[in-house]
Amino acid sequence: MASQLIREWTGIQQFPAATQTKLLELLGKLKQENVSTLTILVMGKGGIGKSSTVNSIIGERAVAVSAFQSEIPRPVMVSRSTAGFTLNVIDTPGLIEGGYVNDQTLENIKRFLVNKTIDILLYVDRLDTYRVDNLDKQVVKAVTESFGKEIWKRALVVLTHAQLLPPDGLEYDVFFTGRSEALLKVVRSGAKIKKQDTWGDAIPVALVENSGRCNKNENIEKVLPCGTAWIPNLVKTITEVALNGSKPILVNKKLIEGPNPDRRWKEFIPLVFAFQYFFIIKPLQRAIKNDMARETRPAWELRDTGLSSRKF
Ligand SMILES: Nc1nc2c(ncn2[C@@H]2O[C@H](COP(=O)(O)OP(=O)(O)OP(=O)(O)O)[C@@H](O)[C@H]2O)c(=O)[nH]1
Repeated sequence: MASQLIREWTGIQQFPAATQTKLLELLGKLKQENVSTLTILVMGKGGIGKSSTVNSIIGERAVAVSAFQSEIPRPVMVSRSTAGFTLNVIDTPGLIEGGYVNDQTLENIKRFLVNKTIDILLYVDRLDTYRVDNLDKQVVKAVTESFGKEIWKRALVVLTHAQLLPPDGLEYDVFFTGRSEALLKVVRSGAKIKKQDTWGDAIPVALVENSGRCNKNENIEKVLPCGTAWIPNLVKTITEVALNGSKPILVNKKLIEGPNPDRRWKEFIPLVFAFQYFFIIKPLQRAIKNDMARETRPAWELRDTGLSSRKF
């Protein structure tokens, strides 16, 4: 991380005064708890607003945003520093290509993260999508297999395009609850979070509206349809996750390479042989022997061996 260029976080001054005050308060809270660096990993499918969210958090156009799939499938880290606090945000390319998780993209992300510590995972999707499907599960599985189930203790689900009019006259809150519950269910099942892992029920969901047409309040802060200023709210949720007592994820070679597939199950080979010998070969030999002992031999065989008492 030392090799990364850490620039002064000037973008923070672009926020309305009310937002700046809240953000500096939250950063102060983190510093009070001895957290002076936060590394946020942003992941999800393609074209759902990951890069736009990175730019919204930083307060400047730090990474390229495109309506089309980004052409260079490589992660980018943006580092900004203010008042003794460093924020690193890692934007990653969309994981899905042609209906599948792109293994090469995932590999690039993993390599990029070696020796870095992930404090927060922003798992991004859109609010204005009405279904979850197998692809969502595949993405969650890929993230889990790469960084371990524990990463979800440091995660929040971020839903972009939050300034929507729900379909079928549904109330906003009802729609939001339905969409987040559906996604969280996929996260819990894709990450194999068990029912008894109660932390799985506490993964927070934060709403984001990156569009320039986002409504504003009297303090010129961008607000959600419910009136909440979403940038301070997102950073507040990030702060809560950062301070929830779980461990940040250190990405080392062992974590991303996992157990060597060539060595997997090798220690069980002698056991398999022993099992075969004692429970298959031995009983078979015994059965054959018994069978031979019980066999009534034909008369000609007894005659040839001279065992017959019959006279011909
Ligand atoms: N209305 C609206 N548009 C958004 C929002 N977030 C992103 N967009 C638009 O969605 C498109 C894709 O946004 P990106 O931020 O590039 O999405 P991405 O997930 O980083 O895309 P990839 O890099 O291809 O994976 C762009 O045209 C953005 O302007 C949002 O919250 N609301």
